[in-house]
Amino acid sequence: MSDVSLSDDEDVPDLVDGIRQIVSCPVTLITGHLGAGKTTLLNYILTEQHGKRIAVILNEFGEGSTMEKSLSVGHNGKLYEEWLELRNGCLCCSVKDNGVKAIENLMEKRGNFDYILIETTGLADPGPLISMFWLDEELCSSVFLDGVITLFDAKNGPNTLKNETESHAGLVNTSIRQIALGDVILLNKCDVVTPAELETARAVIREVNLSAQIVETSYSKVPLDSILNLGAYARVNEDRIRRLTDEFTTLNVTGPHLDKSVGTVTIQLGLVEKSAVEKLMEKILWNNELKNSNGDTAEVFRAKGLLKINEGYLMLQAVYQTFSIGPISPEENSESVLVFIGRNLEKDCILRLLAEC
Ligand SMILES: Nc1nc2c(ncn2[C@@H]2O[C@H](COP(=O)(O)OP(=O)(O)OP(=O)(O)O)[C@@H](O)[C@H]2O)c(=O)[nH]1
Repeated sequence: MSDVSLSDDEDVPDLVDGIRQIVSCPVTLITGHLGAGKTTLLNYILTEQHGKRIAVILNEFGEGSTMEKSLSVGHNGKLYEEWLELRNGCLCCSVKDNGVKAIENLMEKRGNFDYILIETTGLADPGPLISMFWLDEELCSSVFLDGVITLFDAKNGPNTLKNETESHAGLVNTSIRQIALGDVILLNKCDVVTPAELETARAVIREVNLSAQIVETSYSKVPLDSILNLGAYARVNEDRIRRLTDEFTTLNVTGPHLDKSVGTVTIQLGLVEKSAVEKLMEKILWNNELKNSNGDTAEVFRAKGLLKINEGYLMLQAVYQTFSIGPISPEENSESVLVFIGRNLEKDCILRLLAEC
């Protein structure tokens, strides 16, 4: 079931000459394992962003009716109800276009939102929802994916991950995917951990994802500008590019190695050819041609990169099987950087495959 709450109930706030003006609205996905603090974060954002129009969608698994009833929190003590029309069960199981369309319909009816926050269940892989909201800019949708925030409980997270890893031997568990796909990871419940526990939790995250920003929080209290308006999937984002090129300094992290097969590989290159990187991504994402030195097939959950080409710069973004390479114009004179997060990844094997392309 997908619940939608609206944080405000103004009537037709954006009618101009009787025509609803739809402005593209950022979608933030909030994910993380059970009990990590996702709902606490939602409530915190609603309180802090008093006066903004925020749609909150709780994406829970469930047998589908054709129309999903919504209800719940709102703020200022008011309760708002809305309907999100989906053709089947829950948002992440809808066909891509239906899920986005349902939200666009809601905006047509209720006006624009400042933010749309989607909380996934602790048991969900956020991948399908990312694919749903990461749309071609050319489609001119009224929503766009702004970023993925992953909550991780500093106290219980490492054990949750360990138990999941042991009980899903051979499979990459959901908690690891949630960490891998996070643009910002809130290391939450810092109020109840020792410095050693905090260090362990940090290392567990870094084992999987070297590229996300980690913010330590208690009761999910975080400066909102570090989680909203991230532009993590935007083509032009100087801050992201700078962070990508800074990532080399954080390499060689050692930690408890819960799942040795999952990790981040960062590659720095000089000039590259767009067609070669395109071919590389097709071989990796679509044809399963990337293997590690044992011959095991690699799986990329997330990739990003800055590509220096003769004519300027391009940005690479990928989530599971979808990737895009589009032009950008960084201020600085950077080299090419590629970051891959996934399973069975080895730098030399990626470089060899790239050379073939
Ligand atoms: N001590 C402490 N407790 C916290 C913190 N953040 C959240 N909690 C508590 O942890 C419990 C779970 O928090 P929720 O926000 O419901 O977690 P969730 O991720 O939404 O949980 P699920 O919906 O079950 O996946 C609640 O009792 C919160 O009050 C924190 O930073 N410190």
